[in-house]
Amino acid sequence: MLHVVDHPLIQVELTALRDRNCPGSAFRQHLRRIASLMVPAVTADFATRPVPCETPLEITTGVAAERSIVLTPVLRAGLGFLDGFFDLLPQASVAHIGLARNEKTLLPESYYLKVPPNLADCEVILLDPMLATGGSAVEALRNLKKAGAKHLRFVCLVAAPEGIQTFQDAMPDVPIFTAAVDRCLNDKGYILPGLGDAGDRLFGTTG
Ligand SMILES: O=P(O)(O)OC[C@H]1O[C@H](OP(=O)(O)OP(=O)(O)O)[C@H](O)[C@@H]1O
Ligand SMILES: O=c1cc[nH]c(=O)[nH]1
Ligand SMILES: [Mg+2]
Repeated sequence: MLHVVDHPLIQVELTALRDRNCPGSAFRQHLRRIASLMVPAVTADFATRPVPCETPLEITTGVAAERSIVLTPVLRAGLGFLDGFFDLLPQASVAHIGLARNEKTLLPESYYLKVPPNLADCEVILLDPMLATGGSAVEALRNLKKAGAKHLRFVCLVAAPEGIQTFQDAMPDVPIFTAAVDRCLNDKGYILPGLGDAGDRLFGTTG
């Protein structure tokens, strides 16, 4: 249930984005392109159903997506993935989940949740570039399941082994798609080598 999406185009963009000198404008562009490049792998097993299709010459059979898609960014850093997913999935709806990690306890604190109706019938794609301790992703998935979601998957950019373990222990039914598995966490819960604080780099809030 762990898919490492390591296409060379993604790895080149990721290298540029990790660079401490990458400015916010370029960081956002790299993240958006990586998100788009991940979409085919993330959606490869989505169910389709046959539908009739009339070409200018005859009637044939095409396919339609079986379920609607709900993109679910975890605020704030998940927003950096949203436009890249929208570029290829323009018909998707969006759920928002507000979570911030308490810097002392490293536990996620929930501050917002807004989901579309009929979540149970949708493919719900949780988006957050960083899987560090795993606390935020697990909390987000708990909230989505409470709201009725049944078909879930999680997409991140960089995952720490510690976070993958915690995630898989708590949510064995939810597949993870990541562009990289990094080495470990430091004593402040940051991913090494990582890319620093994704939300701060995206939105220019570094102190
Ligand atoms: O796996 P975890 O240890 O829970 O850490 C990962 C979380 O930390 C970051 O968010 P942060 O709390 O910094 O909020 P922000 O995006 O608003 O900066 C990141 O975007 C994840 O949501
Ligand atoms: O390395 C990390 C860990 C958590 N959140 C981030 O943005 N970066
Ligand atoms: Mg942050």
